[in-house]
Amino acid sequence: MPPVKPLVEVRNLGLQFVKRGAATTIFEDLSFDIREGEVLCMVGESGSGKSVAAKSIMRLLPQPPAEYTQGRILFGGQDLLTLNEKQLCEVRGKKIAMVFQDALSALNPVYTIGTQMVDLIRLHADKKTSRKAALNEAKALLKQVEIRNVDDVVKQYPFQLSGGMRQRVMIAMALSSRPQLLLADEPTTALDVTVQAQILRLILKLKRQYGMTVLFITHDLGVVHQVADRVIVMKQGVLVEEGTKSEIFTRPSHPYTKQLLGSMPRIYFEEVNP
Ligand SMILES: Nc1ncnc2c1ncn2[C@@H]1O[C@H](COP(=O)(O)OP(=O)(O)OP(=O)(O)O)[C@@H](O)[C@H]1O
Repeated sequence: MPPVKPLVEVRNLGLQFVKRGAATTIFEDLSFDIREGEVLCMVGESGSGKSVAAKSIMRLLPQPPAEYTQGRILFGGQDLLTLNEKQLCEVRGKKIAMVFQDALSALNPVYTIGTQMVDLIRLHADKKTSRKAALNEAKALLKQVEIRNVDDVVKQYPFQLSGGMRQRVMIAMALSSRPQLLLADEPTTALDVTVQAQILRLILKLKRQYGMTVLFITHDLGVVHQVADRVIVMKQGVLVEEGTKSEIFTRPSHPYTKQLLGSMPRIYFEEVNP
């Protein structure tokens, strides 16, 4: 097989947060690739820097307090760290989209789902789409994320929807720009197990349909097992191990990865290594 091209190359990234003159280092020298078409899972304990890594790719961290001390984040060969706000607007939310754990706070509470989606779709189209056409597109996107009663949902406010439905809406909104890269930061953590499984299946289906690349952040190795092609393991801002899913699950080399795997139910090992 020919080598797969990286879509994102994080190279020697250094990041600190500076508050009242005191600097806290998050990454000293972080490097990893996200290869085109893969689901890369980033795992690690709370505070290991997973969300901050994704937000760096999306350039969502306000500077200050965030300060990049070294390195590059190449996306399709372009260094995201050097882009100005106008250039970033062409990438953020368009070529790269993100879904978060907490869909309720990501959605605007005072507008209906339909209004929010129409505004977003028109924004992507530089207002060249009419509201009516955008509403039709919103409904089509909601159907893509397997919402059945789309005519009702577009009239509802975020608080009227279940957690799983809100997450589907957020995924639909993320898809509205046909992104090349989806950053999914613990998107199923707040959901119960059945809904979690449905959302994971949905993300994998959409990834195939849209030909997307996915960075999937989770602390749950059960989720990794279900979605990952490759895995990177983070500990205190350091990438301690990376490999294919089967390498990580069957031949972990770092003690921290072994410790994470040790806390998992046996069923996953038996499935990978019957
Ligand atoms: N805006 C910020 N200002 C200062 N420190 C921050 C900021 N955002 C994150 N941090 C710090 O960066 C470190 C990494 O946080 P991050 O949210 O990336 O961890 P995580 O691995 O995603 O954990 P979790 O699973 O709990 O979300 C933490 O020590 C956190 O306190």
